[in-house]
Amino acid sequence: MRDRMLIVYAGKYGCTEKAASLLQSRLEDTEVVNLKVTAVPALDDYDAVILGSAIYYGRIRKEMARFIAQYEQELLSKRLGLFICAGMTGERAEQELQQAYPEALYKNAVAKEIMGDEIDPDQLSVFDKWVLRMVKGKGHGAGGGISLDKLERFACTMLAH
Ligand SMILES: Cc1cc2nc3c(=O)[nH]c(=O)nc-3n(C[C@H](O)[C@H](O)[C@H](O)COP(=O)(O)O)c2cc1C
Repeated sequence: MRDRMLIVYAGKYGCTEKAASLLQSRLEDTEVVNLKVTAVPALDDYDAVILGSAIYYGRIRKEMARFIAQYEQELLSKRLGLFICAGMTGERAEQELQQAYPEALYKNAVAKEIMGDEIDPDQLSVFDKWVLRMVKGKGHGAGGGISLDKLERFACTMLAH
């Protein structure tokens, strides 16, 4: 029997939600939980857990930070995948990924990925639009999109371990 997986995510404008749902479609028997709206089911029921968060001001969302603070020990006993959705790319994004989650979880994770970013500028508050422009530079408001290659690789790694 295939392992049961849980994807737990936290985002603000929909990119992380989309990445979580695309991942779910590539993994069998996988549930998805949005930390903003749903209570987390008992982790005992899952063999593998994937954590995904958007990065704002260099950090994961506070709902994710709270979740991790509560369940870090349990998470260490799972097959773990970590991803972020972030406007940064290259080395800066790698650094963000490394610093996003506690070191013990990062070291324990079998799959780690920066999935990219995708945001509808029309949805953003004036302030968030301004900050995003600082983060990404003018003209990159909508983001480069979720990388399906990275997403597929992440899903394969989760299934292979
Ligand atoms: C106000 C604001 C702050 C952001 N700060 C960062 C940041 O510090 N680093 C980064 O890589 N991306 C940053 N981003 C980009 C988001 O991480 C990216 O757009 C992501 O896809 C948003 O995911 P969500 O739609 O799930 O909220 C920021 C975006 C906004 C709107």
